[in-house]
Amino acid sequence: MSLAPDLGELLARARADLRMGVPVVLKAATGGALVVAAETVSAARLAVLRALPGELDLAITARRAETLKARAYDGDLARVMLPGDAGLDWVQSIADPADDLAKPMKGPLATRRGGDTGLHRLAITLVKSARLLPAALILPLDDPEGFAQGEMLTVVEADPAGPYMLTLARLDHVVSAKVPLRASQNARLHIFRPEDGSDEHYAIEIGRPDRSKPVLSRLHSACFTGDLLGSLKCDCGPQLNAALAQMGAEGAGVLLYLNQEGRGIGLANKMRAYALQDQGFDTVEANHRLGFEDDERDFRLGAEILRKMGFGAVRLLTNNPSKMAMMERCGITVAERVPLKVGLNTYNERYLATKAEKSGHLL
Ligand SMILES: Nc1nc2c(ncn2[C@@H]2O[C@H](COP(=O)(O)OP(=O)(O)OP(=O)(O)O)[C@@H](O)[C@H]2O)c(=O)[nH]1
Ligand SMILES: [Zn+2]
Repeated sequence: MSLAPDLGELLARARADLRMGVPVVLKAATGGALVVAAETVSAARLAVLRALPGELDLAITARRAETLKARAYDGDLARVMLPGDAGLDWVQSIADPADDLAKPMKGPLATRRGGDTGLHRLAITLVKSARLLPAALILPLDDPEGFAQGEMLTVVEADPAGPYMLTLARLDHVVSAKVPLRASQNARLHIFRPEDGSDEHYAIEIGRPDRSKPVLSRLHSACFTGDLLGSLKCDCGPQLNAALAQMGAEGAGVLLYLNQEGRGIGLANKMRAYALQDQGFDTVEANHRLGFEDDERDFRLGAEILRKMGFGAVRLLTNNPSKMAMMERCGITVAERVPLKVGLNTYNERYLATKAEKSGHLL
């Protein structure tokens, strides 16, 4: 046993580096690549990258490429070649759709075809998991380890990192304690901590639900604006309160509060999506223009927490049929769907209609 960080710990380090604008090194079977997030790279570091030998590309998702009218030859991603005079403004304008409408002429963008794209795909997965815009500058390296050592950069082994990032990290139950709530004085808050250094998730247990029967349950995704600020743009706050109230009234239930803000894209990106909605795009279009899928949440998390708490079956408070399907796929029986229709107002009418039309939510 050594004291050195393992793969999961190195990936957590890499996420922290990328959030600060520090490059990380991906090491492949032969060669490797230098990666830095388009959102956080500084002008000074970009200038250093540009001076290094090799072809510097900006990897973006096919979703973002579609908006930019750039050819995506690599399926789910595109490798945009940097024009000779491209500076930080150019990089940011490709990554960030904020000014797409104000300055529509970015192209024509030349994209690369052929060759291996495994490291580009991993780079996008990494910046997404760091809750940054899904765009990364990437430069091939012949001697990744030597380069990383010289610059004191984090090195991640690419081959095992891909599959590792697809598996759900182990969750540890850290602690629980009583927290009397307005909805029920008999409530207990549990804290779950993923082993991979990502965000903690919470479970609020109301009463002492019978583990042998389907439990009244809600998988609530964090919404800072709706849950805490009382934003009228969504229905999250009223849904949270109504779910707890129903569990209080029945005397038993479990509400999972999953830190998957903005359907998994993070609060900063959700605010970018809101800014695009102010320009007239709907909630799904806004996610796509940013380069994300409609829903980037990992529902295996919720299933795993329920299992850890001893629950195998739920009466699920939701209007989202794909949430039920996901639970079933993850081995949790959904004995019943309990509708949760609260909080409709003039500001969220269109949002809820879009979710019904495009994401299959039940009205
Ligand atoms: N990306 C993005 N996320 C949003 C937006 N509005 C709300 N959210 C997030 O969406 C999540 C809630 O998901 P919803 O789609 O409202 O509901 P659901 O969880 O799929 O389904 P229900 O169980 O019926 O509530 C929270 O994480 C919110 O932060 C938006 O316009 N864009
Ligand atoms: Zn919300």
